[in-house]
Amino acid sequence: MTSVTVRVPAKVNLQLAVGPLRDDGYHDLVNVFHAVSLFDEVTAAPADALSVTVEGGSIEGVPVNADNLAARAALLLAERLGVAPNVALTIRKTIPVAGGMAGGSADAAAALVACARLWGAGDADADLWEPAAILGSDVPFALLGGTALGTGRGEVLTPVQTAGRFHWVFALADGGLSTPAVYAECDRLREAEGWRPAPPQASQDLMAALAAGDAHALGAALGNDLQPAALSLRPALRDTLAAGREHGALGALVSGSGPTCAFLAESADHAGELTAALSKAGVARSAVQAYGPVPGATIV
Ligand SMILES: C[C@](O)(CO)[C@H](O)COP(=O)(O)OP(=O)(O)OC[C@H]1O[C@@H](n2ccc(N)nc2=O)[C@H](O)[C@@H]1O
Ligand SMILES: Nc1ncnc2c1ncn2[C@@H]1O[C@H](COP(=O)(O)OP(=O)(O)OP(=O)(O)O)[C@@H](O)[C@H]1O
Repeated sequence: MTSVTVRVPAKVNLQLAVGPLRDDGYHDLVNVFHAVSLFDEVTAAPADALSVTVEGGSIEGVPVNADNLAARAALLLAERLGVAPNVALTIRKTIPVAGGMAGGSADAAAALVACARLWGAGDADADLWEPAAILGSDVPFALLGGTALGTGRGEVLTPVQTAGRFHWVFALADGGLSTPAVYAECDRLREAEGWRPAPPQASQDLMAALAAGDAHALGAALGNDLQPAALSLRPALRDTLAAGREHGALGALVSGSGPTCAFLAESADHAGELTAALSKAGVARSAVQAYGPVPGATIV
């Protein structure tokens, strides 16, 4: 068997409604995932032992041992298939690291798909959902792609119908934010205000905007309950969000746990202008243009 390469997208959360802290340390969510055209690639090649190589521009902090989520995915799948985890994984990263765009989760999903093919698990797609959810709350969505409603801790997925293509700009920050730290800050802020969240509900305005392909309505309906926590931990992101709004973004929000900020544009041309304006404003490490929805982890 020769090597297998899988392309996998980043996500932005169009709605992230966070319920109370559960006894198991997770939060019940209403999490509307949207896959966008920033991709990592994972290649799985036959080898004598497990190895991980990471390539790309900003890969600081990405482990090159068994702690890498792609390696954990390979180890888990090998155990379930009863094969030796002998695979050389090469990860080409474009998705920002610790950026709130589920880069590590994407690599885990890609490694599951690549290793399943490499190890001759056949059309084992259905069997990948369970290991995906074990690896992380965002991993099943990286397999699925498109736009989907996530409930539970985000791992129970229902595809969402959308029309057309939405144009995005992402402002990448220097340094990442830890997802558990952002959830903990969210709980702390709520407790300080004496606020107990109700069970989260999907926004009907958001669903209608997606079904109609209406970017203006979508911009108005975007929401992220983790945003106050991300802004509390990284106050400079307020300036980033304000700069996007000043340049006509239809919606501006922190992506997931941050610190990447996401801006919805009217068109591809508008996204290009917004990318240039944000780069010039000096409110981000860099700004990149993308569109969504795009498919989940796919063999190339
Ligand atoms: C912020 C999001 O990216 C939005 O899609 C996800 O909720 C995070 O998903 P993830 O990175 O795959 O998270 P996991 O690896 O499952 O969990 C990491 C940590 O995040 C917190 N966590 C995660 C998901 C969830 N529904 N509630 C949580 O409180 C917990 O502290 C958990 O220990
Ligand atoms: N393949 C991987 N790519 C990136 N980070 C990884 C990977 N494997 C493990 N990690 C570790 O996970 C941490 C979080 O990385 P990741 O890029 O997935 O964050 P994130 O995009 O904010 O996650 P999410 O949006 O799912 O909460 C990194 O700082 C790194 O230590």
